[in-house]
Amino acid sequence: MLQSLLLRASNSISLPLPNRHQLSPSPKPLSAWIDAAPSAGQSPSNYRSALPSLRCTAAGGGSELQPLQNQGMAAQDEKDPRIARISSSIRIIPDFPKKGILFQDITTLLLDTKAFKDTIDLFVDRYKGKNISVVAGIEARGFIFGPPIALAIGAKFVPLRKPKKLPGEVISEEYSLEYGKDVIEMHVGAVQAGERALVIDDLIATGGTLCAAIRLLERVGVHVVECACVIELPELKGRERLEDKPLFVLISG
Ligand SMILES: O=P(O)(O)OC[C@H]1O[C@H](OP(=O)(O)OP(=O)(O)O)[C@H](O)[C@@H]1O
Ligand SMILES: Nc1ncnc2[nH]cnc12
Repeated sequence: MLQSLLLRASNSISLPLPNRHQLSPSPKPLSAWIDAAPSAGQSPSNYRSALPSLRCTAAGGGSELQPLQNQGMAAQDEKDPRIARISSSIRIIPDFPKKGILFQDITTLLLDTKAFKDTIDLFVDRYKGKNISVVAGIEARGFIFGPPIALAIGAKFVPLRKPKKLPGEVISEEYSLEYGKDVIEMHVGAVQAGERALVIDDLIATGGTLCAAIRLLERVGVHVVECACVIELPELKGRERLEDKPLFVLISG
């Protein structure tokens, strides 16, 4: 089993490292990015290991969704082989966008059609039939996972964007990074008071981005049922910053 998982990881498609000069620098402070050393069992080809730290979790005092152990769905089992495949399809790029950072690159997950579909299916299994009318995706990588989930559960997709990207009237929410601030925006009229929303992003680190998204939606009377991410970096304690707002992640560590 160990061998087959490692084999799968090391056989994953290996792309050339991106040219960082083609990418705009992130406003995020260095400390907001994980810079932990690769874990034991880390794939030699820079992919996440399928073995350590696999968790499929939802936590938060206010969760109205069923606890995972009572859902009776294999998809929510931490031994679900889909989770291992998703984990091992995520590439880790050291020193991107800055030295010392281990960048969790979900673009390689998107190249693995099974891993990508399994990722969407796991979220859809959790949220279908939960009377969610809004999937709010956070720029940029929440725009990848949010729309297929929204279509599958019969919800609308609402983009939460970086400043000055949305053409219509917007409401904005500022949030603090360790050294500085950032803003996300939403179109006025995209959601109505009383709607039930899921907030989706690829990753939670410090939790500042998700907190701002929650505030933005709650300011206009939307009930945020849960936040969902593919990856959680627990060292950065973003889950604590969400306080009792439920957070569901496929991979933690
Ligand atoms: O939990 P936090 O500390 O707030 O960090 C998480 C956010 O950081 C990344 O986005 P980034 O800000 O790099 O923007 P991008 O997706 O547009 O590159 C990630 O996709 C999350 O949105
Ligand atoms: N280590 C990391 N990899 C990818 N996106 C991130 N956003 C914050 N930290 C990140």
